[in-house]
Amino acid sequence: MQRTRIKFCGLTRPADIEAAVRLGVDAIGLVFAPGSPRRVDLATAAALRQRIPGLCHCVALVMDQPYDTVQAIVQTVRPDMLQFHGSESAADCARFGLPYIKALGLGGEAETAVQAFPNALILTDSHAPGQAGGTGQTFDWNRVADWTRQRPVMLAGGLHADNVESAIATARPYAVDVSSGVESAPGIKSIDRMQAFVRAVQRADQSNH
Ligand SMILES: O=C(O)c1ccccc1NCC(=O)[C@H](O)[C@H](O)COP(=O)(O)O
Repeated sequence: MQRTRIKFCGLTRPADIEAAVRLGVDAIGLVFAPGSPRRVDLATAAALRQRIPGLCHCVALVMDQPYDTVQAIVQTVRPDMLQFHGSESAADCARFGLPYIKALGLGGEAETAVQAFPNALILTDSHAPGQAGGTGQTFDWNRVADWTRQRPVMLAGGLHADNVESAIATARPYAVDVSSGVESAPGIKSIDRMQAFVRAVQRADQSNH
């Protein structure tokens, strides 16, 4: 049975990471984007990273940040992969020598932009003018169903326990990513919501495959 991978993004507390790991998620995202309520500093991130065991990927999320800033994150935190959430080019993303996720907001140009990142795991997110990510807004999942037939895609944007089964049934993504949908407040994950989300994904996998 094909299993939909799960990434939880924007964790800021050791207890939330331990709960996510116990739930068996595949990846945990630490946010370094300026202005995010989920942003962690380098020292905090390095400590959080220690709580993520080897078979769960640690993802460092950055957004249009200078090379030296990202390099410092790579050197200090040692993430398994990077997630680029801004207007970075494929060359910008590739120069750290790590696997990477490229977020594309489902605005007007996403369909052409996806071709520019042949080596990325594409994350499809909502396009909310003036907001970068973690917005809790959904988009029409039918728009990415073609992409998911052609390459692995991580579906994100406004997912939560009550809509992720429908999202998986519609788009058949390789993975799903959630931040605000498993929170009680920005940056504060809810163990109950994380658990409900994982169970909903498991239900979707059982009924779709
Ligand atoms: O989480 C943030 O605050 C954030 C800030 C700037 C860029 C990206 C950010 N988050 C990205 C994500 O958490 C997810 O990849 C994605 O946007 C889904 O978020 P949500 O709709 O809250 O589930």
